[in-house]
Amino acid sequence: MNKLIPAIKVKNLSLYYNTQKILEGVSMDIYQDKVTAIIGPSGCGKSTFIKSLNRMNELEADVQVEGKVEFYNQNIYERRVNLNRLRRQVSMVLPKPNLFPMSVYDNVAYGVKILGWRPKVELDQIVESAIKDADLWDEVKNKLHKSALELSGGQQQRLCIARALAVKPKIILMDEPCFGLDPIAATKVEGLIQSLRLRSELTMVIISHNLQQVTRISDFTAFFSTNEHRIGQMVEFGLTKKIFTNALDVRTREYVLSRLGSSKYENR
Ligand SMILES: Nc1ncnc2c1ncn2[C@@H]1O[C@H](COP(=O)(O)OP(=O)(O)OP(=O)(O)O)[C@@H](O)[C@H]1O
Repeated sequence: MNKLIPAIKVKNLSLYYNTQKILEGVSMDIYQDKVTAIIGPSGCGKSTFIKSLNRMNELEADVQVEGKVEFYNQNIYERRVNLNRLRRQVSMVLPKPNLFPMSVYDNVAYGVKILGWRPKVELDQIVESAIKDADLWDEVKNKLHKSALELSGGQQQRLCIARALAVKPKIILMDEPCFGLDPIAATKVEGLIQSLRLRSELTMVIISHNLQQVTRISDFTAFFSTNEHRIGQMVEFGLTKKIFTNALDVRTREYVLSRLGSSKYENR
């Protein structure tokens, strides 16, 4: 593997929602141009953690943090941080597609237009290239001016990824991007993540409960769980291959075994 460059360094992060402690003492690096998977049982704080990487959770609740999250060496919790800029550079794709009630084209162009005026030809190019990068062009090229909400669930999810790609983020956070999709649509979303990964130009952090999928699409894996006080912690972080074949912590091994089965574990 080439030299690893941390895009984000999480240092001893603890997070509270309305004074209730949700995460404690999380430290890990998220490497540039790699895919990092976040796995763990329901309620252990995976979504809370990834939302803390672009401060999205502040839109939902009163949040307090201790520790640091450094995005290319800048602590994103410093006062002078421009949150719009941060969320453009570290963008988020949610479990359910959250498209705007507007056309396919306008959904993708929306964030680009906010950044400033561009000639129509240039905007057209950006939109086309983002939709192509999201492996969706052939399916929507004749529907660009129809409502995005008429697309299938899987197409809508890939359009959300196109919309995120259009503003050229450095990192995309994906919270269960295949949630609720039928197997064919889920395979297409997974294929898209895989093709973005192979181009090695984008850092991705992906939450998934599908551990087989995690073994296929991620370079690194972090296993989260709750401690005896029901507070979320990161138990172990490492190369995906290592986490799935030779994890150091018994809790990681038990979780992987329970989700994948022993034969799978031993054969990997
Ligand atoms: N906006 C919020 N306000 C208050 N508490 C919240 C909020 N969002 C989540 N929590 C709490 O934080 C804890 C962690 O939730 P979170 O959604 O991060 O877990 P998760 O590991 O992503 O779960 P799942 O796998 O089920 O999606 C839970 O106890 C949850 O109730």
